[in-house]
Amino acid sequence: MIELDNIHLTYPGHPAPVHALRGIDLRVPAGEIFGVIGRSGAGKSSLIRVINLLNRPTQGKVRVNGADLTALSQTELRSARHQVGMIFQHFNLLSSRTVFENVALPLELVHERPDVIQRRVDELLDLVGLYELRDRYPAQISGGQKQRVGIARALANNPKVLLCDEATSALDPETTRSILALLRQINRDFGLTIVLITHQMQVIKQVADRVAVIDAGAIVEQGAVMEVFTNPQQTITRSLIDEILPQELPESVIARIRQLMSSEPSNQGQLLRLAFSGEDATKPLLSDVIRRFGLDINILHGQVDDIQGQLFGSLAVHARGASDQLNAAIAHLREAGVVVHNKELSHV
Ligand SMILES: Nc1ncnc2c1ncn2[C@@H]1O[C@H](COP(=O)(O)OP(=O)(O)OP(=O)(O)O)[C@@H](O)[C@H]1O
Repeated sequence: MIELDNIHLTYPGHPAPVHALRGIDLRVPAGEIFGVIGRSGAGKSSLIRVINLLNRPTQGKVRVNGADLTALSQTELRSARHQVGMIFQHFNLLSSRTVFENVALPLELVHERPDVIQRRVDELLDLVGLYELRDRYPAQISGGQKQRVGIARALANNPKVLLCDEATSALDPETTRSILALLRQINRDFGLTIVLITHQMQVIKQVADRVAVIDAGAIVEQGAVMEVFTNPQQTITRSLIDEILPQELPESVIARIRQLMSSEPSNQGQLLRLAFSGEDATKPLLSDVIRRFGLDINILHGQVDDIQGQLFGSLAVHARGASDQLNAAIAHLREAGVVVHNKELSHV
């Protein structure tokens, strides 16, 4: 559905040009919710605006639904853009127009008949739960309601793709949840492909099917959300996940490990960090390895969370036993789909 090939984007700037995107390759299949996450200045906004050519890349190709947008004339591009709706962090509503008139605007711009506009806007306002507020002005509604107007307006021309530029960053957590639930509903009901950019892992965790991590203008890691959460490869990804699911051991646990080391220096064993997902999170894997491999396992720290209805858990355990048995247990856990990172206790 969306294909970006070797996208580079350079802004003219003083004293030097800014190379904001550096060779981005992305594939977003139809019907997917694809999240791009990164820190401030990483290039997220630059990237999302390339997808509808609000930013024209300095180099590279942008294909949406098979059409190479970079090769279209201005008129062709205007019509291709109807397939791509967009919502914004600060909603971008016209303050002098009512809720109804804001949603009607894209239909007026393509000269739809007034009766068609009336019907379509009523339908959209119903979809986003704002029918009752159709005569209010933006100043008379809440942030979450404004974003609902933004969503209705973005859907007016029946796009195939919806781009969300930090769409929930100005909203509180509760309102964020309800907007993300609405996006998920639209994605399911209409098969709409959604690309969203965010700096919050919470948003990715709640709604995205797949995620790409952008850092200094390049995609450094991507994959299914559960896969990236259970086995992040890059430091930046770990630190972003850490904000909602701490990956670092708390100080109290490290103190406990030091205490174990000083009390039993001869049999230190290993510190195992285990990440489970889906069904694995509920299987009695630990009691199984204790039995099979005769290990002594002491749980130091753990947490279980939910990623879009799938369980996700992480555990830090202190494992002691014969070293061949310990290695066999680690291999067994890995075979069962658990991501295992192990360290000698003395190296913690
Ligand atoms: N119009 C512009 N002219 C010059 N430089 C720009 C322009 N827009 C963005 N940049 C620079 O490009 C880089 C990427 O910016 P971009 O806004 O895409 O990042 P971002 O990840 O969306 O950041 P944020 O989360 O803070 O909005 C930054 O170094 C930024 O300063």
